[in-house]
Amino acid sequence: MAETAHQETHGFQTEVKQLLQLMIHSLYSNKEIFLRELVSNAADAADKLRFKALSDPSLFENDGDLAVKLSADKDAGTVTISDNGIGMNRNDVIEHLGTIAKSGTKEFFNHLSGDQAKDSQLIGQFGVGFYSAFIVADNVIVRSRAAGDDPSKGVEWQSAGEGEFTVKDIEKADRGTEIILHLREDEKEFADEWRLRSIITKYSEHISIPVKMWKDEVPESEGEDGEKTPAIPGQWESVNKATALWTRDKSDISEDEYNEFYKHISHDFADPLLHAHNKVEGKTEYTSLLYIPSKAPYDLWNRDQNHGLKLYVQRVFIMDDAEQFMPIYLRFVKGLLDSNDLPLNVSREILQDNKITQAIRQGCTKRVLQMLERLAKKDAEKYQVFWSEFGNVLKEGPAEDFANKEKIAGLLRFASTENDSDAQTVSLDDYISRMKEGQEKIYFITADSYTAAKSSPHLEIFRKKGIEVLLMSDRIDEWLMSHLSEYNEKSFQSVTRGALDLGDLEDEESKKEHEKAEKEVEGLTERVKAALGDKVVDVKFTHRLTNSPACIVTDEQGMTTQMIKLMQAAGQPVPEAKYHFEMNPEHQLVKMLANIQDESQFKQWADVLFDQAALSEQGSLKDPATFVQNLNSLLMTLAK
Ligand SMILES: Nc1ncnc2c1ncn2[C@@H]1O[C@H](COP(=O)(O)OP(=O)(O)OP(=O)(O)O)[C@@H](O)[C@H]1O
Repeated sequence: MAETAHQETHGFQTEVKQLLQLMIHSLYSNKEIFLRELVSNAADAADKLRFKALSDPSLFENDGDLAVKLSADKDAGTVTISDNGIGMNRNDVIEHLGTIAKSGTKEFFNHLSGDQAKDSQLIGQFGVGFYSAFIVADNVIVRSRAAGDDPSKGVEWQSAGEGEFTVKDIEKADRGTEIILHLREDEKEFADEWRLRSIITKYSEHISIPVKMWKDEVPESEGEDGEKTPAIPGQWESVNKATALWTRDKSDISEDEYNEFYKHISHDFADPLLHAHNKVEGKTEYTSLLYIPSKAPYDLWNRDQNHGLKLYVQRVFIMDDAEQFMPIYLRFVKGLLDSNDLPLNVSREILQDNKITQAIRQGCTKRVLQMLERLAKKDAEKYQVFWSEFGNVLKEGPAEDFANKEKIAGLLRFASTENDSDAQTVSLDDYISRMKEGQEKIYFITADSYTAAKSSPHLEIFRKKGIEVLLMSDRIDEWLMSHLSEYNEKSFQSVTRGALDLGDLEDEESKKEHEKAEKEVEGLTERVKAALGDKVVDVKFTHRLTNSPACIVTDEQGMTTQMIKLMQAAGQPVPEAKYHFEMNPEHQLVKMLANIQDESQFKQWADVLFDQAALSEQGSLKDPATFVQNLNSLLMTLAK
């Protein structure tokens, strides 16, 4: 019999099994989302059919009225969702409903903590899609037939969600997919028409095809005056407006609708942080609806992850993840684009180097930066939420997007010596507004950690003079600062690099004091240079220190210590760093050093001071044993 032909049992991919387990246990407070996910898939299937039918209209099989139908059978305890979209053949079903196609799935599961509350948050960002059916059902049957296939090529997929599924060939007259959920004993409430209607209204308002529910016949009735109202036959009735949300007027769209639409396209469970909906007219005409999520996805760090906008051309869905419309540093932006100018048969290759693409990309990039600028001005607290989730990605911007460098720089936030906290809250505008009279540069330091940055000896003179320094300790910061040379006509200056030139901030009186201190230990720099030999490029006095005896500084043109460390960690060849050794002539240890006559002891002291300075700059030493030996030997001499 054709009905049962070719039945096979397959195992779920390991990750699907994990997902099912986790989902059933962690989404109990959010069960109704299964409807959103299944209706969302049905709407996508309609979009895909429309797109394919552009080149082959026969796929409509004389039925171009695309819709989703929803029904329930209380007695049987079932809910059925059916669509007349693109449908699936046997191979599609095995491939799509037994595996998870997302990249990074394995890593995602490795990251789960086992703490259900936390994991359910994560799963929200991951998206559960079709598998959410098992939140409420203990038996799911999918009957599908691909558009354009013969009715005998139908397929039935069935699973109890416990590790395996079966597929068999069936006869299916109508194109599309029908999903029958056999509800779990304690989830039978969903088989109630009214319950379903109230949920589906919430989840389908933004869906661009009709979502229909069956309305029973209204029998003929007779008014008091004996006038008869004819019976209204039972019919499928649409529960949503079924117009593409982005084509509607902004003022007609509620916040809830925008949020639901976001969940539909992003598969995120949480509301977005903000959105911007714009119709652009003029040379290039398009509508964009852009969202910034409230949480970073689990794979944000992967620069190759799928990202980009959903692309529509004249309201026809063309493709997901059209990455050409968003720069990589804005890969967290979700949304869609509906162009009037691109051809319907546009492909990724055509998009690649296309003038219209470039114009839209520029427009969308500007829009996102503007959205963030406004948020930062209007709601600093909410902006901080954005910054802590996506700030490090935005920091890739200045290197990638030269034209918008200044705008992006204005959106950056840093920790600073102004606050006693590692929170990145200080903008460059804040910094500039606090600059001292005569201060020309924006000073910053990069280090391994906030604590290392904060306690660096290089900051001593800045603290003394009350000059603010930005404290940077994210891995990306070094990269960022190598692409950012100025902001608002003020240049950036690393406090660990090159000669310290405080310009007009240096006053006459302290200059005189410095000269006096240097005179007292005259000749010391030459002696130390002779003792340290090749270890240093040169030795000089500095007044950037107050509490420390000495520090090491890289060349103005050379790499910073932090950059050298990053390159070494990445396994890249790095030329040996050459340091300038700078001593504080006002420090007791330096004064003492100048008085040591014994040359071998002098060398030991010089080595210890140099190694100490290298230690606080680099966090480790090439030859720690010699340092410890030298130090102990000096301590013993002092103890005698
Ligand atoms: N109603 C449907 N009609 C046709 N194909 C479907 C239908 N539902 C699911 N599919 C197919 O199954 C695949 C897997 O669906 P699922 O909802 O699990 O993931 P997804 O939609 O690809 O991902 P996500 O839900 O995270 O976007 C879909 O990509 C689609 O190819």
